[in-house]
Amino acid sequence: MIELRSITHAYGDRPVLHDLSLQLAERRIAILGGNGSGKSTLARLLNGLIVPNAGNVSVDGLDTRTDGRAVRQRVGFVFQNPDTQIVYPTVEEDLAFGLKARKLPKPEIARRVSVALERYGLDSYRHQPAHQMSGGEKQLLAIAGVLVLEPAYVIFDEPTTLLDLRNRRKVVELLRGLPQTVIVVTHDLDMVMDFDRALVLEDGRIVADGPPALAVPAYVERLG
Ligand SMILES: Nc1ncnc2c1ncn2[C@@H]1O[C@H](COP(=O)(O)OP(=O)(O)OP(=O)(O)O)[C@@H](O)[C@H]1O
Repeated sequence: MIELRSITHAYGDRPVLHDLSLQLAERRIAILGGNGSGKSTLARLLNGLIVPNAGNVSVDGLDTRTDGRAVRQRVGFVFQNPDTQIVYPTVEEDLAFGLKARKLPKPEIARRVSVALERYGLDSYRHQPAHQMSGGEKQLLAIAGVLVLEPAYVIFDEPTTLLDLRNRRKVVELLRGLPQTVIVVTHDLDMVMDFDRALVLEDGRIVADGPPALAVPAYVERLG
């Protein structure tokens, strides 16, 4: 479980999150809210990319402030822009990169890369330079690059924003099939209607929290 205790966060003198306390245990959780409401900041706190000014975030009892490395191994993070995430020239090398960094045995790396290439429909791109892929293909590669590390939790920051309808559907189905706890920051309300829980942020405060059937209409109403 991911737990936030009395989190407050500011960038310089601009407060962004105000005294948030949450327990995140459901399998699929959406984080909704208007632009600038603090969604990405909240998401980044969950795997220790950002450490809060005050309060604590823990993942299965590991504190992001003191056990950042162990937390990041447990919590994968998929950035909105796949170019932030893709590091290696070819698709195959990119998928192997994180596994090599974890010093997994070579046969295990080869096995996981092959499974990922097939599972995420990237097999025909295996030897292709990643920078030549389309935005949607890169997004799938970036997602695959995180999932190949088999994190227990996966955070997605606006995973469908850059995608056309077909790739959006692919990502939606991929998310649906993941066994992990998945936390998704998004403006794509349709995608989250079958999630277990939706949190709505407004000016750094939670203003709705519950099943999407209740939280999403509350959000739409507040947006006016
Ligand atoms: N690194 C930073 N330095 C200074 N201010 C920042 C930084 N990151 C975010 N902010 C500010 O904090 C506020 C919340 O930003 P955040 O990215 O968390 O919002 P968001 O809800 O994800 O927005 P969006 O839907 O537009 O992506 C915004 O006013 C933003 O300008």
